[in-house]
Amino acid sequence: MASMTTLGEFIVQQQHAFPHATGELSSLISAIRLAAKIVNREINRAGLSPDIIGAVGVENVQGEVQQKLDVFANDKFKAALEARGEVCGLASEEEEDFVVFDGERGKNASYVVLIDPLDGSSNIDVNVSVGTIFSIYRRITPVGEPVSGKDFLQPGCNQVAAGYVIYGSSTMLVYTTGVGVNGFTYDPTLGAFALSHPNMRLPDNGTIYSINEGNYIKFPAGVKQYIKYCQERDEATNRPYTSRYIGSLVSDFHRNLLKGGIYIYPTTESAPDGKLRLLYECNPIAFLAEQAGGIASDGRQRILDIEPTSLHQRVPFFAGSRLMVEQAQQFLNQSAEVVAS
Ligand SMILES: O=P(O)(O)OC[C@H]1O[C@](O)(COP(=O)(O)O)[C@@H](O)[C@@H]1O
Ligand SMILES: [Mg+2]
Ligand SMILES: [Mg+2]
Repeated sequence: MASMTTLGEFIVQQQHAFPHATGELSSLISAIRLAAKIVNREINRAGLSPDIIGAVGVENVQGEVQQKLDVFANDKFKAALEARGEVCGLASEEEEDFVVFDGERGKNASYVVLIDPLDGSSNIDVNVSVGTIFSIYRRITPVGEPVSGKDFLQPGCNQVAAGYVIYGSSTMLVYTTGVGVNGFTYDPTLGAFALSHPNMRLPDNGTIYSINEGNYIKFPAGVKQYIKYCQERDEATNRPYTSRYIGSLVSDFHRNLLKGGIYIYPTTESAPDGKLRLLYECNPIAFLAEQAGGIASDGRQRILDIEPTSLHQRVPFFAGSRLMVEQAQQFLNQSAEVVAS
C-alpha cells in the first residue's frame, strides 16, 4: 500500500506553497493535532473511567450543564495552544470570557483561536460520535499589545483557517486554510493523521436532511414547509429525502459533506436566535462548507458576512449542498413575505 501523506507532511507542503508563510499557522495546526490525539484517547476509553463520564455539576455561560469531557477537552486544547506560543488568546464555549495568553510568547503571537472543545455533548455518555470545532483568525490589535475583544469579534470571512475533529468509528481531522478542504484519518498504530480525503467537495444537491424534527411544532412556517417538501413523493427530484439527525453538529455536517445534504438548526419559539453559536460553531463550519462548494446562511444572510456582537451569540443555521440550502431559504423567505403581506 502506497504510504499516505501524514498531516505533518501536508502542513509543511502547504507552508512551502506560500512563500511568505512564517510557519506560525503550521505550528498552530499541529498544536490542535496534538490536543486532538489526547482527547481522542480519552473519548475512546471514556466508558472505562468514571472520572471522565458524566456531568461536572456546574453550568457553563450558555446555561448548559457542563460535561466532564467538555472541561477535559477545553483544558487540553487550551494548554496545547498556549504552550505552542503562536496564539495570543482563546475564546471557548466553555469559557465565559476570552482567555489572554500573556506569557512572553503569547503576547507576541499573531493568532487568536475560537473553539467548541466538545461538540455534541448530549451524545458523550451514549457512545455516539462527537467532535471539536476550531476557528482561527489573525489578530487585529498590534502584536505585543494585550489581545482584546475585537480580535475575536471578526466576521467569519476573515478566518485564516477552520476545521473540526470528529471522534467517530474512526477519528478524523478536517480543515481548510482557504484553499480547499482536506480530511485526515487517525491511524492509532502510527499515532498519526494520514491524508485520506483530499480536496473534499460538497455535492451541489443531495437527498439527506438533518434537523431535530422533535421541535417541529416550534419551527417557523417556512421551515415546516421545507420539511414537508422533503417528505413529499416526487421521483424526478428523488423525494422523499432521507432524514438523518445524530445530534452532533460535526457528525451531521461531516456525513452531509461526504454524501450531500442539508443541516438546519432554525429559530424556535423557545430559541428565537436558534441554538448554535456563531463564532465557534457556525463560522468554522460555514468556511468549510463554502470551501467545499456548498453554502451556509442564517436563512437570509451569508453566515461569513455576519458582524459578530458578542462571544457566545447564537444564529439560525442552514448549511450544506448549495441547491438544498437555496431551496430551504426560498421557503423561509416566501413564508415571511406571506406573513408580512
Ligand atoms: O439536541 P438539539 O436541540 O437538537 O441540539 C443538538 C445540537 O446542539 C449541539 O449539541 C450544540 O453543541 P454543543 O454540544 O457543543 O453544546 C450540536 O452539536 C447539535 O447539532
Ligand atoms: Mg457545539
Ligand atoms: Mg460544545
